Amino acid sequence: MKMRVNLEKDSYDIVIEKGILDHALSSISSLFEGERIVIISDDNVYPLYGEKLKKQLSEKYTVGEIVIPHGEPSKQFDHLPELYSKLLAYHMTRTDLIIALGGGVVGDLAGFVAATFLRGIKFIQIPTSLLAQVDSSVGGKVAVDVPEGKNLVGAFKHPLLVLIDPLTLKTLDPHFIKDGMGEVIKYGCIKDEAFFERMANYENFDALYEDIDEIIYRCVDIKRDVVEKDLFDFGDRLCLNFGHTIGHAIEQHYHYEKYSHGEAVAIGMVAITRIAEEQGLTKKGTADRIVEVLRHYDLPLKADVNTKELLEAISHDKKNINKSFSFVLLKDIGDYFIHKDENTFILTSEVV
Ligand SMILES: NC(=O)c1ccc[n+]([C@@H]2O[C@H](COP(=O)([O-])OP(=O)(O)OC[C@H]3O[C@@H](n4cnc5c(N)ncnc54)[C@H](O)[C@@H]3O)[C@@H](O)[C@H]2O)c1
Ligand SMILES: O=C(O)C(=O)C[C@@H](O)[C@H](O)[C@H](O)COP(=O)(O)O
Ligand SMILES: [Zn+2]
Repeated sequence: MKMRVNLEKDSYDIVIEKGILDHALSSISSLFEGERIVIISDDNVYPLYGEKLKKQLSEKYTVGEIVIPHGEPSKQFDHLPELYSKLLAYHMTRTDLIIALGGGVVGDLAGFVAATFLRGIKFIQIPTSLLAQVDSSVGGKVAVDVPEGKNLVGAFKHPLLVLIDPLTLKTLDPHFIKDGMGEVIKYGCIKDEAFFERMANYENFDALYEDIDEIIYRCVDIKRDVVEKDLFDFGDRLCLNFGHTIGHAIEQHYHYEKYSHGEAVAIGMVAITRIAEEQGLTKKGTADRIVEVLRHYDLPLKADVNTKELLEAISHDKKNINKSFSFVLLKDIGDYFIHKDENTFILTSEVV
């Protein structure tokens, strides 16, 4: 399956195909005529897929690698100088290419490096986690974390190409399959009720995996459509942040140790929908419907923290502009709207 993201001079293809990683060279060489490639990956993914990829690409290019420790702490701003130094040690120039091979952490970090190194060099995404395949590899948001919060320093940097090989999900820890389902369910919540309902009906991962190409395609197609209309995130794109206002704050509150991103988003979607329901902004019963689907994937539904404790982190949310906080709420499943709130009035002292 193939889809084009139409962004004028920044347009690119997304290819979803089991086994595509084994023919990455032909896809990449048709787009990239430079000399050097550096693969940025993590210490879980590189041993599984990196060497094979490097061998293929070495037929045509000079290839190096930078392998970072896995996990969110590697996305800290502080780690950037080391990455730039390594690229300089490889003598990377402005016509060379970075490939992000890994989950969303690798994609966001490598993308930010590609956006800033030498004022920007070419970049390809090869996402290997479910979350990265359905969400983070598409749309061009790249970022790093700072002590005040998640993704607070970033850029829009579009890849030349996104190569999605669902076969890589076979080695992904089941925890991260469930985690990725947090974002998959988000797409249903904001844009597609039938898709949302379908997600509640898979018996196990094998059944889900049977349909995985189609599930990835549907998520990415929703994201493509939204991003094409509102690339810079001031309008329709905000919907992709459903569950993230509270989700990001929870991740940070627990120092990125207790909840992974999809889990925190799951908690955030339930919390904000319960609050909105109590205030008559969302159709009654919506939060329970979300809970039912999330429970199906053993995703957490609550964190033992009060919304007031999250306010500092929430105050840095990028959706807040012109003295107004913005929350993505649902009228109903599949139907979102943006609620502007000057005083975070919506955040009663509810336990999230
Ligand atoms: N840019 C965006 O639009 C966007 C969207 C959603 C999430 N994100 C970001 O993505 C990050 C989360 O991404 P993630 O959930 O992929 O986390 P991650 O990158 O930490 O990957 C999860 C774990 O799975 C391992 N892994 C990845 N692929 C594997 C494979 N095929 N086999 C074995 N192990 C594998 C990784 O090493 C890691 O331990 C967060 O930082 C989040 O903010 C960004
Ligand atoms: O692409 C988007 O837009 C999203 O909001 C997708 C989110 O799933 C993702 O977690 C994103 O990184 C959050 O963006 P941020 O602007 O809140 O940092
Ligand atoms: Zn997200």
